[in-house]
Amino acid sequence: LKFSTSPPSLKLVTQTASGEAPSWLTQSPYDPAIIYATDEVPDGHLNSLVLNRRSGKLVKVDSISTNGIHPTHIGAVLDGNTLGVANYHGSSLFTASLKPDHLHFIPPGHMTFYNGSGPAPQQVDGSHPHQVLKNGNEAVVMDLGTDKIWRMVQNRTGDWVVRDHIDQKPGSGPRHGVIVDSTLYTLCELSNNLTQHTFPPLGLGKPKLVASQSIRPLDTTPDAPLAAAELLYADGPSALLYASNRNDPHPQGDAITIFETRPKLQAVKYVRTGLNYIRGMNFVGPRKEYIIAAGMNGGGIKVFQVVSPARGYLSEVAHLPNGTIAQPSSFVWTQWL
Ligand SMILES: O=C1O[C@H](COP(=O)(O)O)[C@@H](O)[C@H](O)[C@H]1O
Repeated sequence: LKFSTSPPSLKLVTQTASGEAPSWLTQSPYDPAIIYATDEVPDGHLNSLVLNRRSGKLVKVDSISTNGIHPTHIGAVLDGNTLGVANYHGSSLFTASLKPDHLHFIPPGHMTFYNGSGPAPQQVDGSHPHQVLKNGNEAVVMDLGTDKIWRMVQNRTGDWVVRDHIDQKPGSGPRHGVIVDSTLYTLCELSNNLTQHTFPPLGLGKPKLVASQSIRPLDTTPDAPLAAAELLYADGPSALLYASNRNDPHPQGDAITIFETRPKLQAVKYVRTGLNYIRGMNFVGPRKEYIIAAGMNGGGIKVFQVVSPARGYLSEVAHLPNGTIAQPSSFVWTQWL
């Protein structure tokens, strides 16, 4: 897609095949034109692609099995040239290092398996890692199935081992998080809560729960089966968190709940998007001036400009109609030359 700012517009440029059912995209920290994609299917794979900035064409380069079922997320860990993949139905973390070109995987990679389960129907069959975050040399894994956040380090033989963990409320389903200095914010899919923990370096004390807030819009029917999805953080004079939701029966579609983080975590706005079943949501622009989000089940793809609280925090500026792209599920942005 090409997003232009003046006047704001969103256009389909080209489509490229990337394995099967690609559901999460991550950019190389070395080169934003290098993109990694999961195949969220029973025979999970991790793919690398490279963007030609002049033509806008994407070319698939390499692929490696994640040895797991339905990989949902990729996080660049360690020096950024190792990728951690959450095998949601494989109860495992898969890690693979890349060759110096950041495009070719070094097979076969490493596996770590998690035990346990949770009380919710989606959790009783076991661990469901959903996201892998980098925290220095540590990999932080959100496990929606066991209600745990695993803190992992690599040992001398290259295997990833659990050093510590955080317990979330049983049945809450921690899904995605962001780490800001020594604070961890976690979005729990099943309870629709956003939690805040202190997050000291490993070995320097246990994380402590500071706050837990619902992201559920006040005008959503109380029994609606909402499922929290994505969490974004933008620093600035008022540091904000954007938490997206899915399955909202409200006539104006799913909402993005906006939180101020200072002086304390507090929901300040529910922005109705007109999108149905938001999974993918990300910042656009070098200073996070825009947010792109899509409804997998309707509403198309929209770009919202970040505006002042007085103007409602987010203002829709561009729209790609529903059906232009089938089931849009993840976004990354890079500058067009
Ligand atoms: O079956 C399920 O899978 C998803 C993972 O789906 P995704 O949209 O995040 O790719 C999970 O989050 C959901 O709770 C579960 O029922």
